[in-house]
Amino acid sequence: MNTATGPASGAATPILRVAGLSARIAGQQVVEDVSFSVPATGITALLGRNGVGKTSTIKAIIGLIDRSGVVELGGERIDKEATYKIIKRGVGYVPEDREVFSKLTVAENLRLAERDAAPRRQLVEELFPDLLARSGQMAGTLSGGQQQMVSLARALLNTNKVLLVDEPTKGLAPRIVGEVAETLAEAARTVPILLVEQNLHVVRQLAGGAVVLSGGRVVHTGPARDFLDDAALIHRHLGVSTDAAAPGDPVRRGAAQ
Ligand SMILES: Nc1ncnc2c1ncn2[C@@H]1O[C@H](COP(=O)(O)OP(=O)(O)OP(=O)(O)O)[C@@H](O)[C@H]1O
Repeated sequence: MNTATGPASGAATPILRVAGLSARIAGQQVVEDVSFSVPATGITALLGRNGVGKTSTIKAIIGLIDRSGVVELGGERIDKEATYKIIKRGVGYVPEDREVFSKLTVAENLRLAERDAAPRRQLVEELFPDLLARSGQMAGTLSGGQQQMVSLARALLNTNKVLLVDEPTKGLAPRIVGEVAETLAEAARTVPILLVEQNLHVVRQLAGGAVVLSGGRVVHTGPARDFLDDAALIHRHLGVSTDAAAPGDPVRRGAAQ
């Protein structure tokens, strides 16, 4: 299954455009003159080795860290706006550490996330039947994969223009990686996604386009398949062998890295 069109494959207006984005954390330049676009459909992968600035790029887009440069949502500048306004405009954020309220139930976690007058509860119930069955369970007692589903469900309850999803399969067992990947594929039918993902099998399964970072800068953009099929590029920018990107079922191969 391949759910997306890549940055290089369509002329349609991107839903998200980043141009000359830079950001510093504690005096260190973590994002440097980053430019790329996210198409209005499908999944675009944001790739790179550990510490190259993927999370910082996402945080800079939504104003969680100080940034300069241009960020456009559907053609409108949002780079001067506060995070809560950017979220209200329709940028959904699924953070790396999931950030569920551990002392609240699943149902309470979901209710707190409802922003729209008509939250998409039916969609969430269809996508996450397991959460429905666990609605009274404390979120802190869920497995990592279940907490990831809560985090994704919270973002999908609202009608967003784009979702920024940061390493959703990190630390999950292979079978659960496959479930999360399937859920992301379903979610991408309703909203375009910028996905930070280290598991290249998941990237191959899901992403149409790829943006690759190194040292806070963009070093490659293009169709995800082209990148994943290029052993030299993968080795140079991710420091892994092509095995990590070979076609495979993430249900079985998800924890290969
Ligand atoms: N709160 C912080 N204080 C100081 N430095 C930070 C902080 N957060 C991130 N950094 C630094 O910023 C750089 C980019 O980090 P970032 O988390 O954006 O990378 P990443 O590509 O998402 O990494 P990973 O794949 O490991 O999650 C790293 O050098 C990191 O050490």
